[in-house]
Amino acid sequence: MGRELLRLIGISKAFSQGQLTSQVLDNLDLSLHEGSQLALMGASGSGKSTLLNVIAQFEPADQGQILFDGQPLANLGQAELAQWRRRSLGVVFQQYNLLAPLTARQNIEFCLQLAGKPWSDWVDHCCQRLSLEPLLDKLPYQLSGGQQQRVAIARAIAHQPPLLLADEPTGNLDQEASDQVMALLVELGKASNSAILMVTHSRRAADFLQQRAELHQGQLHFDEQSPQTEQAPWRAIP
Ligand SMILES: Nc1ncnc2c1ncn2[C@@H]1O[C@H](COP(=O)(O)OP(=O)(O)OP(=O)(O)O)[C@@H](O)[C@H]1O
Repeated sequence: MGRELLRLIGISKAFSQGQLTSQVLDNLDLSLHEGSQLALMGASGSGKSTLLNVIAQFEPADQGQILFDGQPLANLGQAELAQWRRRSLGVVFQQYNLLAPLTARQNIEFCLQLAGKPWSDWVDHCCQRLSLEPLLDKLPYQLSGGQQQRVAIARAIAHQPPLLLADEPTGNLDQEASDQVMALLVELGKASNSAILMVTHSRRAADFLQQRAELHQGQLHFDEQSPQTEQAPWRAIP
């Protein structure tokens, strides 16, 4: 096992609306090592996106500590936090969040530049595996939802981030495209030793990854039956 990359200790997060308070994350612990892969499942509204937002520091936790590479993220100032996100994180948002005035290629290039990385053979490989080559010079509004989703995935993994946070990255894709995306994420893990934390409602997509956990009542429940990478269906894909 590689070194521990991400550690969450006692993370809690509640949202209040009027008199009602909903405890979405409740004293939650999590440890992710380099190269590890976790599919995060759970009912709609159980807090999966909130957990990704808290890890990426887009939302503050009410309580608890997050360590990245052993360092508390709470110690970072705004500029250091932005630098950490650019270099160490890849994020696939549920709503894609492509930059509207930029073509697909420019969206990918922009993230690469922020991370201080050049366009590489790996990026070409991602574009090929995601069937993006004919789409690279199109603007987001010229792309279908599934095509935008594939650009967003390429953008998130182009710089081979140590940690990928992906919120339903196959939610808008048919089964064949979804399998291709999952195979590519597994490849990312192997090529870059990236850790992957992926929210999904698809058991088929989850089965590509090493481990599954369900978020329920603010806590993670690990599935002991999680498949091992060696048995994952991506191996059957040519
Ligand atoms: N900014 C916010 N303000 C108030 N409530 C919020 C906020 N963000 C999330 N919530 C609430 O927190 C709960 C968890 O939301 P979250 O989006 O994390 O769930 P989820 O598991 O990702 O759901 P889904 O599978 O439907 O995407 C929901 O009840 C939601 O209404």
